[in-house]
This record gives sequence, C-alpha cells and structure tokens, in this order.
Amino acid sequence: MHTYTIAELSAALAAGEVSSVELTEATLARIERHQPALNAFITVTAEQAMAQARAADARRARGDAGPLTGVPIAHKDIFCTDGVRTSCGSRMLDSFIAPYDAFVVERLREAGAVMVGKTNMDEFAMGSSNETSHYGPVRNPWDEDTVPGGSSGGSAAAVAARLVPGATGTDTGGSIRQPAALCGISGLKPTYGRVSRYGMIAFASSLDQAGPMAASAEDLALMLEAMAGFDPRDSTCVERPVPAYREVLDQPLAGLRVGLPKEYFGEGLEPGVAAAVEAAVAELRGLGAEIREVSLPNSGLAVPVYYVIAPAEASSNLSRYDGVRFGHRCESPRDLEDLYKRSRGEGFGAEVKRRIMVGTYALSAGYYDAYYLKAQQVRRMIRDDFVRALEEVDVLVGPTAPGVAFALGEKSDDPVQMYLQDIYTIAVNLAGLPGVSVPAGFADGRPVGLQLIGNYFDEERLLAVAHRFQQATDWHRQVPEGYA
Ligand SMILES: NC(=O)C[C@H](N)C(=O)O
Repeated sequence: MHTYTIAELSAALAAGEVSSVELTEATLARIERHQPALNAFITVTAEQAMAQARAADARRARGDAGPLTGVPIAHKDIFCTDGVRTSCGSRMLDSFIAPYDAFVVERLREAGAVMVGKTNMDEFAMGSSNETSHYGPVRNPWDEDTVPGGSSGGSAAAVAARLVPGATGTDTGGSIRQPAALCGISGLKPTYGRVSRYGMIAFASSLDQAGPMAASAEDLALMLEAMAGFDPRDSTCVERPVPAYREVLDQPLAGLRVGLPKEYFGEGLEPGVAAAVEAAVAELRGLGAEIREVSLPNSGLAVPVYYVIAPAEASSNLSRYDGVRFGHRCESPRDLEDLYKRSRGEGFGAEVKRRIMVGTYALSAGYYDAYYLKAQQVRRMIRDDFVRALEEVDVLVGPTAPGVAFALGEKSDDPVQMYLQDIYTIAVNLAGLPGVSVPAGFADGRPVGLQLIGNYFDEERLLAVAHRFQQATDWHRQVPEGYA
C-alpha cells in the first residue's frame, strides 16, 4: 500500500482493509530499508509511532476517527517534538530534546496522524540542496547522485520514495516548493499567518511558514485542514476560519483567469523545464482556463532583497544559541568570551555563519538604512506587483525552480548559484502569498515542478486548480524506479 495517497490510505483504514498498526509497521520497515541510500531521516521514532498507531486503531474502534487518524507522517526536524530530538539539521541542536510540541505537530497528532520520525533538512533551513545539514546530504530518489532540493529535502525525498504518504515542511524562500519540484511531489506554502509558527525553530520570522508536502493536491488539502488555524501563541497568526479544503476541491476551471508572469520565462530557465511548464499551461487552457501574460516588474530584485532581509532576521534569531541558554557548548572554556566564540564556532556550519555575518553587517549602524531599510522598501514594491497582477487574474502560473535536480556538490561552492534556485519562489514569501508546486513532467528524466501562486488566503483556489490538473494528468502518480 506504500504507493497509496493519504486519501486512499484514509479510505482503506475506514473500510477496515488495514489497521494503523499494520501500516505503521510497514512504513517503519520501508524507512529502515531505504534510509542508508537516501538519508531522508535524522531521527526515527519507531516506539512512539507504534504507540500512536495502537491509539489510532482504538480511536477508530470507538468511532471517532477523522481522515488522518492512523495515517503515518513525518515532520521536518525544524518542528519541536515533545521528548524527541529536534536538531534543525545543526550540530548546535544535536542534543536538544524539545520540551513541547510545535502547534503543527500538536494539531496533526490530535487529528490522529502517526509520527514516524523527523526528516533531514538544510542547517537551520538555510539551503536549496540539503547539503548544509550536519547529518549529511539527502539524496534524490529519482537519481541518487542528485540533490533533493532544500531546505525541506528530507521530507520531499521521503514522500517521493513513498516512505511516508505525507510530511511537513517549512518555506522561508522556497523550502517547500523547490524540493517538492525537484522530487516530483506536491507542496504548499500557505499565506503568511495561515499556520502558526509556534514551536517552529525560527529562521527569518517575517517569511517563515509551515506547510504540507504529499503526492497529491487532495492530500495537501487534508493535511492543511489539520495544520491551519488560529493560535494566540504566534502573534502573526491570523484569526480566520479554516475552510474545509477538501470539500471545495472539485471546481471546474472554465473561466479561470491564469496569468503567466513574463519575467518567469526569461533568462536562466532551463529549456526542458520551460517545455514542461508550457505543456502544463496548455493543459490548463484545455481545461477551460483563460491564459494571459502579466508582468511582475520588480521580480528581479527578489533574490537580492531576500538575501538582506532573511540573513538580518536570522542573525537576530540565532543570537540565542550562545552555549549558555541554548545550544552546543564547547569543552572547558577559558572565560565567557571563549565560551561564546568556540560554542558558536563549533556549533554552526559555514552557510549559517555566512548568513549571520551578512545579516549582522546589514543591521549595523551606518549600514541599516542603506541595506535593511532599502530592502524593506523594495519588498513593498514586490508585494504591490503581485497585488496588481492578482487584480487582473485569479492565479499566476510558472516554473517552481529554474532547473531540475542537480548533482551533489555541483553548486555547493557557489552560494549565488545556489540562491538562484529560488528566483521564482522567493518573491512569494516576500509578499506573504500562498504558492503550491505540483509535478508537471520531466526534463532529462528528472521531475519538473509547476508553481501556482494565489491571492492572500486563497489556498482553496490554488488547491482546486492543482487538483483539477492532477485529475487530467498523472505526473503526481509517478514513482521513482526502485521505489514503486
Ligand atoms: N529556507 C528557504 O526557504 C530556502 C532558501 N533557499 C534559503 O536558503 O533561505
């Protein structure tokens, strides 16, 4: 049953064709078998998973099971999990056992989902290839010599290899959508404020957002419904009812106005990706959508703006890891300064250090106005571009990433090349809008992602369009060889 979607597993559980205990056992066995090749997990929580599975079966027997009750899932290791190591992919937090559950973890647990483990990720979510993880790189199941994307690469690889039917991720500049694209799965970054950030280790707080990753848009809808909602413990979380996302999936596309941002089809886009995206657009047209060209004139500024704002916020957020209150502590420090220096020097990897330095510089006296303030002003212009475009059309469509999965090591020595992975995703975070990536074919045998961007809190429409596209295509059903 490992190729079943969450919706299909949910139906099988409801029909009594399988128990959660059986499903969870099979899931744990598959993880054990493929972990050496993929390295998608940092921690596997077999014992707790079996206990949760037994509880889920008991709950079903009592007659109060929901659609996720008994379904195995995994959490990105950025979410705090009570009593379970929460490393954020960093040596800094290698021995951190969270004392409470993140909101997202709590909500999925309450829905009855069974947590089988914590997935690998780029250190503190900084990266687009999963190569910055302290626990080693994750491999892409479509070609194990290539990267899965990042930073939610472990979640993406685990779903792509059908080790779990769904997993959580976080997206600060593309970290759900880009790995979803590179691994041939579906991934949704909700509107900023739709999902609580409580218990999610902070990277860049004005951009971070949690979201679901799964094979299909229908599964994303099922997961989002459990994950979304108001939480007073996150002051940026918006109090707004959560729609029954799955109920509103079936909508015809006739008359849907789809905008193609012309800036998303220019220089830097690999021809194979362009061809797959164009074919997907033709498919949407065939389903009744009306396609027009739109412009996001400031989109070329999104990557530079992000690489001022995100490191600035990160430098502040990561200052708490001082070896005293939080994080790795060096052996026998000479004095307090030595303790700080060596603890941080040993605990953080190169990319994290680079960002702390850039961010500290951008915020320092004399440079603040020139960099940070300026970046915030341009951020507003980027947002305004989207607001204008979304007055003309209902959704924007384009590629998720400029290319397909690349070889391990290919871009790790060139931060700018790595940052350019997110040229089509980052602006969406700067604007706070929702975006989804869905599988849309292959180029050179590797998956291509199609990105759909919607208006604020219009996840319903995004999911409905993605679902209709998936009813007409079977890209989301493709499973890499050796994992089918
Ligand atoms: N965290 C993210 O959303 C990924 C982005 N590539 C970054 O390194 O910041």
